[in-house]
Amino acid sequence: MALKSAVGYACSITSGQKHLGCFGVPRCNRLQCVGYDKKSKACELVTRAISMDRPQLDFSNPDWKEQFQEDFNRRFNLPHLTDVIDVEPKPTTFSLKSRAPLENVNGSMQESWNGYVNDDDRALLKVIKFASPTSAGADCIDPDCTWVEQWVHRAGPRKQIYFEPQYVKAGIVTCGGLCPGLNDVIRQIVLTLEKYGVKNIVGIQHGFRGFFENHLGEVLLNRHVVQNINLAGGSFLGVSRGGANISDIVDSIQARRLDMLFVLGGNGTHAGANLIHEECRKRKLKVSIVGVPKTIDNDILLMDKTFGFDTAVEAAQRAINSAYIEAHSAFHGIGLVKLMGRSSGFITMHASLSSGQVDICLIPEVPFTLDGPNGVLRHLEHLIETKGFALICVAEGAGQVRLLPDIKQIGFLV
Ligand SMILES: Nc1ncnc2c1ncn2[C@@H]1O[C@H](COP(=O)(O)OP(=O)(O)O)[C@@H](O)[C@H]1O
Ligand SMILES: O=P(O)(O)OC[C@H]1O[C@](O)(COP(=O)(O)O)[C@@H](O)[C@@H]1O
Repeated sequence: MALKSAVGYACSITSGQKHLGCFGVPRCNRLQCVGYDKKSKACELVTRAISMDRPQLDFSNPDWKEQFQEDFNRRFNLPHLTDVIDVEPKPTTFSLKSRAPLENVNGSMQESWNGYVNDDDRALLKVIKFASPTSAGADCIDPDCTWVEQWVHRAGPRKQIYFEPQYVKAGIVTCGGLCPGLNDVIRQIVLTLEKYGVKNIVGIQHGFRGFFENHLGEVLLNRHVVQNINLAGGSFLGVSRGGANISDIVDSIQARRLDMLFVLGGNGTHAGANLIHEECRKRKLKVSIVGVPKTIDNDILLMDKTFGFDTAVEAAQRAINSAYIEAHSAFHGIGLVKLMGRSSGFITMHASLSSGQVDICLIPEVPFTLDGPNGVLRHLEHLIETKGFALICVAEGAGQVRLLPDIKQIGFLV
C-alpha cells in the first residue's frame, strides 16, 4: 500500500483450467476497478464495471493491434495523484530496511535498498499465448488468436509519497455485507500506516452510517488495538447497508479532518466511494479515497485473488465432503452442493478442483444443456451406471438463464 496513491492494482488473473468433467471454466468475467480516468481531464475517481467488451475492431486493418492496445491503455491507465489533487512529493517514510540487506560479492552489505516500485513498472495481464481459438480456455482477440501484450500498473510502495504521515488522519470504514478477512485487512492497513509514521488512525463504525449517526463514535486504531482482530470473524468496525447521503458523509469527513479514507466494500460501497471522491473534489478537499474491493467471488480482473475467496473455498470443502460421503454410501446416490457465486464460478471451480471428489461442476460463465446426448443429465446417468454415484457442485448462478430466460430484463445479469 502506498500512501501517495489512491488506488493501484497490478496483478494478473489466472484461472485454473484443469479439466474435470467441469462444464466450463471461468474466465475473468466481471471487472470492477476503481481508478482515475485520465482521458477525461477531470480525472474523476471512477467506480465502474468495465466489461471486457472490446472496441469494434476491423481485423483486416493492419493497425488493429495498435488500436486495441490504445484502447486498452486508455481504460487501464491510472493518472497520478498529483493530477487530481495539489500535493507535493516527499521522500517516503516507509522503510525497506526491515528487509534483509543484500550482500555484495565481497561480502559487504549493499548501501542501496532498491525495492520500491517504479511508477513505470507494469505487470503483464495475460500470460498465456493461445495458439488457436480452440485451445483450452482460449480467450482470443482476433480470429487468429494473435498475441497482444496487455500491461497494467504494478502496485507497491513508491519512493515518494504525497502526504506528511505525522499530520495525516486516516479513516477506515467497512460497508456492505460481511466477507472473511475484513479484520485482516483493517489490521494490515493500520500496521502499514503506522509503518509510514501515521499516528492518527480511526475506524468509522457500521459503514457509511457511522459518518452521520452521532451515537456511532470514531474508534481509535493502533497496532495494540488491532493486534488480534484477525482471529475473530466479522468486521471489528461493524458493517451496514442502506442509504447514505454523500453530502453528509463529506461534511463529516471535513469535520473530522480526515486526509485519507480507506473504504472496504463491494460494488455499492465503491459507487459510494466514487461519489464521496467527486464531492471532495468539488469542495477542493485534499482527501484520498482508497477503495479496497471486497468480494469472496474473486471476480475482479486486476487482482490475483480477492480476500475472503480462499476462506470460501476452504469452507466449501466441508459441504463437498459431507455430500460425497452421503452420495457414496447411498445406492445410486447423487450429492448436490450449491455454492455462492451468482455471476462467477471461481469458488465452485476451485472448490471442485481442490476436493478431487466432484464429478460435475456447473458455473454461470459457461452455458450447458440439461437434456440431450451432451446434456448434464445424460452424463449423470452415465456416472450412476458406471461408478454408482455422483457428486455435483453448482454455483448459485449456474444455468440461471435457462431457468428464467427473461432474467436479463429484470436486471439480474449485468
Ligand atoms: N449507487 C450507490 N451510490 C452511493 N452509495 C451507494 C450506492 N450503492 C450502495 N451505496 C452505499 O454503499 C453501502 C454498501 O452497499 P451495499 O450495496 O449494501 O454493499 P456492497 O458494497 O457489498 O455492494 C451502503 O451503505 C450504501 O449506502
Ligand atoms: O443475493 P445477494 O445478496 O445480492 O448477493 C449474492 C452474491 O453475493 C455473494 O454471495 C458474495 O458476493 P460478494 O462477496 O461480492 O459480496 C455472491 O456469491 C453472490 O453472487
